[in-house]
Amino acid sequence: MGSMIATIMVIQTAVRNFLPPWLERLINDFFAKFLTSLKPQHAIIIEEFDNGNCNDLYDAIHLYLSSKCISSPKVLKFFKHKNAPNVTKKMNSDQSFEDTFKGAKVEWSLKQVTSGKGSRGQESTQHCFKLSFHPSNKNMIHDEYIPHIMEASEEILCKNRQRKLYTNSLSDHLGRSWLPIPFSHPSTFETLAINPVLKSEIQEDLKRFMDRKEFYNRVGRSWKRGYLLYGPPGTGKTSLIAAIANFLEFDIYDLELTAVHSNSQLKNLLINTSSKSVIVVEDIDCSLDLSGRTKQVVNREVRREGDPPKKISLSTVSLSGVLNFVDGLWSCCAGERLMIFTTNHKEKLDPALLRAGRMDKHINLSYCEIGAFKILAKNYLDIEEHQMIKEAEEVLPLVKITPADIAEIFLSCEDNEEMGLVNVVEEMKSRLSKMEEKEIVPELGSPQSLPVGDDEETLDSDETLQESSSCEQEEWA
Ligand SMILES: Nc1ncnc2c1ncn2[C@@H]1O[C@H](COP(=O)(O)OP(=O)(O)OP(=O)(O)O)[C@@H](O)[C@H]1O
Repeated sequence: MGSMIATIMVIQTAVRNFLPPWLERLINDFFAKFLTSLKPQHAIIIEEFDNGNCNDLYDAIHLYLSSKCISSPKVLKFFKHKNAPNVTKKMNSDQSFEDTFKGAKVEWSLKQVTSGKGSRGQESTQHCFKLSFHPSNKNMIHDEYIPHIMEASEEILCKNRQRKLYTNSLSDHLGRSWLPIPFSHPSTFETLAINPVLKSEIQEDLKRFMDRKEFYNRVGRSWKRGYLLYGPPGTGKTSLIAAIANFLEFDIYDLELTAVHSNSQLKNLLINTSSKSVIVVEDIDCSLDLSGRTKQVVNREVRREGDPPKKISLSTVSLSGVLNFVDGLWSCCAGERLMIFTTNHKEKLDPALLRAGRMDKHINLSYCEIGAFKILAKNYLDIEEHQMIKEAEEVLPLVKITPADIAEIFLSCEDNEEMGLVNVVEEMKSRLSKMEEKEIVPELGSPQSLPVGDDEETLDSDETLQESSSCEQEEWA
């Protein structure tokens, strides 16, 4: 026995010292294969492509193993896609990795295989995973382990996902329906200066929407929700959209209706959106003439407040096309989706577009009131209590000033916070005295009541909330 062990050790040392590493690996592989051939094993092969089509399961396994096998194989591949947040790590070919699932041991190996000749006669190669396991675990592997890998890979994808903003206005030249751009807008519900009651109502509504997949199925509705954001320019409609997308961690599809040529192109765009997305149509009243269901629009001149007029392109998109886009049969072709339309003039929109089921929630973003003012002062100046805030509280209900106007003044006084407050109050007082000169003084005491005479909405925040909830009742009725 002693001499046998001594001989083995001498041979082992000789092998280590004199054999080149590649020959040593070959011998090790041979013995490993010999030993595995003694064990009864079942195997599943997962190829990278099937008839030229990508295999989703192969990609899922790649992701799953990347997250697990980092410490095991000797050689790993590292790479980073353009704009991807993290480095991706992958197993190199001709290596194996052991995993354990519910007490059962399985072995994964990655191989490169030749899969026949390509169209030009050259040999095409592809990778494949081989999963080996004991025959007694066959059912568990098929019914539980593989679904477990799919689920785990989806979770990893969600974690590593770089959210995207898709636009259709630049995509035409590239022959694609949507052009994706990495999306990272800093607006959140914390930075958003709107009435705090309205803010938490919107957050609650979004949470409820996300949690109600079963409910939507049960009542036979597609899992989507429509918001109409309306109010004067600079009151935070775009900021709210970004905050919602950040809150839900959804992608945004920014639909430029003037770049859509026909109802069928509109349908095509809708089909090419994915689930977990917010579809946005900004300034819907400026995009198209939506006054008649089948009316088509040809080279209409459009003008948005503050912007120079622009000619829109030849388009045959009609109101009925847009209505179908919002809640036609095609609108339920993907999972959860939020559609948000914005306008400065709600009264110009066709009632058909506004009804519950299409625009489930109407959100009025009006001029700045004290709750929103305090949020701006806190965010921009880091001031929560100040005599000037009390003064602002008195003047605010009497003037029309947008959060954008206030933010701009605060921004210009970055180094002198108090000066920011003083300047804003001065600006408000000067607006007030101009209004008094014109003898247009609104009623005192109502925080968001506005001077009469303009065609803007005069809903105060309570009315906004009431309106939202009556919309809800209509919806559930
Ligand atoms: N409610 C708000 N809270 C925080 N910031 C705001 C708010 N409203 C406006 N702002 C600031 O003003 C700028 C313009 O706001 P935003 O684009 O969201 O307004 P809007 O209502 O969408 O305007 P428009 O109708 O002209 O598109 C933003 O960059 C943001 O910094």
